[in-house]
Amino acid sequence: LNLKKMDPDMRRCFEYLKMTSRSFCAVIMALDEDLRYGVCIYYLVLRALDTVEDDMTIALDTKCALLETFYQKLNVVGWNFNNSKEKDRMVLDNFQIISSEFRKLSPAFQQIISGSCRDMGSGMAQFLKRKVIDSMTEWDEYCHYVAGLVGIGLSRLFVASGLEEPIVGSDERLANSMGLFLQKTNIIRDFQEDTVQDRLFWPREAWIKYGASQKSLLSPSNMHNSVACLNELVTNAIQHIPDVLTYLGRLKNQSVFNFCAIPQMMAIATLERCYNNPDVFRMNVKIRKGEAVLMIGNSTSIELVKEFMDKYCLSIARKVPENDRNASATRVALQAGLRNK
Ligand SMILES: CC(C)(C)CN1C(=O)[C@@H](CC(=O)N[C@@H](CC(=O)O)C(=O)O)O[C@H](c2cccc3ccccc23)c2cc(Cl)ccc21
Repeated sequence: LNLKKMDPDMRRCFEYLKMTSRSFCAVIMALDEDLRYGVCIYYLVLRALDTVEDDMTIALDTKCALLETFYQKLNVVGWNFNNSKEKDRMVLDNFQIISSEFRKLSPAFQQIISGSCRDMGSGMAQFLKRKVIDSMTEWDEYCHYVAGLVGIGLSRLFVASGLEEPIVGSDERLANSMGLFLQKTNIIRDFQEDTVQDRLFWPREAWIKYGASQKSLLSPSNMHNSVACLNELVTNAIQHIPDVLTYLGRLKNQSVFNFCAIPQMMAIATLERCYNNPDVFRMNVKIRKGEAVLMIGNSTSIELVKEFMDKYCLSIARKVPENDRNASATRVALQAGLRNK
């Protein structure tokens, strides 16, 4: 891809992409022509929305209003948001560059991206007012807003670009599962850093069986219960694996397949590291860069992806403690992931 040919504002958008997510930028740059620009802008717009949601220095009512109307800013020439303190604030400081490139996309792409932001912004505002995530159903609902909708939006972009068949965009349950698998993995992995910042993303219906509060899961004296709660949430997340494999199996375009498969591979490798691992309550459990590079190279076909999925599911199965109250549910969920050959 030569950045030379690109107009200066689009080139700046790829610079922002590189700054916000180095490794993933390369995967987006590898997408076929039209999709590359559409996904780059979509990613940056979502990063801007996420940066607003994460910014604890913005007053609640201001933040909710901004989230609910954010999609309209895509059509406000010159609009920026300079009050962010977040690390990714550059996408908000320079939002007018991103929105000017957004307005050059095809009407179909604009409609998909704008509609996705509208639904996501209102869902985020809804959950900001609720403060905690109560039931497992609410956990699915929250993850639908912040990640499931991304799967649905991306699937529509893949179809609108002509690179994937209509079923990829119409089967919203599978597209949603792609997002839920990634987001549930992030929430499980980020427990320690979120909890110390008073961000409560673990569903109350889960931790209430193992402790008085989400924070109480951090105490070393409660570690056996905390790990049991962790195992329960990992068991919940791996139930999305059959849908993920079905979705990936439908993709025809190689660049789209790689773009979709790589984050899913990172997620199953992360879940495998997190399962039954007390370190989740002490630090952010990251997969080793070497392992990630190996996976990126091997996420190019559904056969290879299934082999990787099987390897990680078997590794989790070997770690299931006999006395874990969810042991049988975990084994059943892993079997479903394996049987999807
Ligand atoms: C919350 C999230 C999972 C949706 C974030 N999300 C992803 O995690 C990125 C990966 C990413 O950003 N990796 C970063 C990790 C990080 O920054 O922590 C990296 O540096 O490797 O992938 C997803 C993503 C890619 C491909 C298909 C998807 C289907 C459904 C939902 C999301 C899908 C993503 C695609 C778009 Cl367009 C926008 C955001 C995302």
